[in-house]
Amino acid sequence: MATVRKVSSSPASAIGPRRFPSTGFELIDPTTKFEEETLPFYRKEEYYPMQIGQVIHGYYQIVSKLGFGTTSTVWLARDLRDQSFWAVKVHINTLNHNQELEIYRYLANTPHDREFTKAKEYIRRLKESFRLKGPHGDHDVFVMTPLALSLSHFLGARRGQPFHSDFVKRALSQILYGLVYLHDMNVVHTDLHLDNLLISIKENSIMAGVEEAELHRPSPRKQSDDRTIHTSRMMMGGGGPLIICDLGHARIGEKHRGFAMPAQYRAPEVILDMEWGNPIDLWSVGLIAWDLLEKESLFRIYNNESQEQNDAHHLAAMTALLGPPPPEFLTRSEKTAKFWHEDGQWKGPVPLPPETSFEALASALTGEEKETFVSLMDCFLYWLPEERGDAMHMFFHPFPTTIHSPLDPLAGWALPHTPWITPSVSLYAALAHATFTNLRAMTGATETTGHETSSAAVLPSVPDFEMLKTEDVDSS
Ligand SMILES: Nc1ncnc2c1ncn2[C@@H]1O[C@H](COP(=O)(O)OP(=O)(O)OP(=O)(O)O)[C@@H](O)[C@H]1O
Repeated sequence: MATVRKVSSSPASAIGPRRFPSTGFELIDPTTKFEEETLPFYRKEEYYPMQIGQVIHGYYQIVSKLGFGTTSTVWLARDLRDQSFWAVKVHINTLNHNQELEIYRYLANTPHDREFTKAKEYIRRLKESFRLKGPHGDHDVFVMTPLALSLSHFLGARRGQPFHSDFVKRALSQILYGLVYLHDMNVVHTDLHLDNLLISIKENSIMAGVEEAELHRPSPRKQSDDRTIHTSRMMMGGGGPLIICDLGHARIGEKHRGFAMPAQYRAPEVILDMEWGNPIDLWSVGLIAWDLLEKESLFRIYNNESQEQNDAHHLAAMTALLGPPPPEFLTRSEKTAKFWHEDGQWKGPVPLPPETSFEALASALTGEEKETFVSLMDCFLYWLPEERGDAMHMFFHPFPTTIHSPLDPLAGWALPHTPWITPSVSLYAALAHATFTNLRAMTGATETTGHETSSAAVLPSVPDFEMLKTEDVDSS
């Protein structure tokens, strides 16, 4: 059940729809492309012509705009029945099949033997959904918990200045924790990137503040005969945990084929048309961790005229960084013959960049912390998908576990073996955070380290974004 957000100062039944100003806002030049209009495939008849102040579904009054995407606009709404605030995602009217709704229904209706109460909190929740009649067709509407800015906006507000490693470790823990749930439920997200990772809001007053701002300082908008395009307002402050959003491209099942993933974070098995599964999400998470910590991305978006040239540059950059793919990988798709000889040597069609390594490229950290980060990247970015660390393994990797205790919040889950003990991961770094009893339950190990009780007692139990409050955010 999603949290109900109340405005504490208002008697629950006393507030009807509020009257929002019809003047006093800046009017955007009607010839300028604005908000969703700037999207490459924008067709205005597909988007619902929402107005701030409008009441939909009988009780959700729209109080501000929060964002837009290729399939929706997202609004802050007040539930007039109990004065709680919700994010309302209004989809375009041409979605023949709403994949995100299918995933939510699947997650809600699929019984599972593990208790995921805590892990579910790291996935954007759906409170209810309904259809909204528009002038050009019906729109699916989702009612969801309102969230603050995305990691991409946060990074932008910092003018691209990367985050402190503690922040990255927390982010990583939270993303991986959410993925443990999705992957255990057999759902591959496929679209993990900084725009789809939103920071949750801990203080309800922020939403009331956004509504007040819209009442007293209405946001700029563009008006035409049949619609108003409103400006999105970002909700900032009171940062809670990170939430994985947008299940619109998620897939159910273990094995899939076909094109998927955002270009920059695309895994090699997808580029090469191989069968793929949930390890593609781990590839993306590795690159996300890198992008949060380092100034220069490992792979860029290659904007050549042909997709084949883009793929060639992308695969060449991977080869220069990871070394040649193993023979087993090369046999999985006929496409590999375009890029590598049978022994894994690069053959084109673009030149191979100079050989490099995570060690050489990672510049944000030093000493042991850098070594652990490099080992983390080694586990995430591996040619063979089945040899990449899975979400659970990576949650227990020593890089994020210097921030959270590996046994909390996953405490009580018996691991079948000791997956986090790989050649690149120090056994003692992992053992140092475990209580002996839980360690034995998890791994069957009987070795003691001497660190057990003290480390378990001092480590923070729930990783969160408390530190956001003290980060130097410049939104100007
Ligand atoms: N729960 C929420 N609270 C606050 N803002 C939100 C919320 N959900 C989405 N947004 C904002 O709306 C934007 C669009 O949301 P979302 O990514 O779900 O839409 P979409 O149409 O599926 O996007 P795309 O398909 O282009 O990735 C987000 O980038 C974010 O800025």
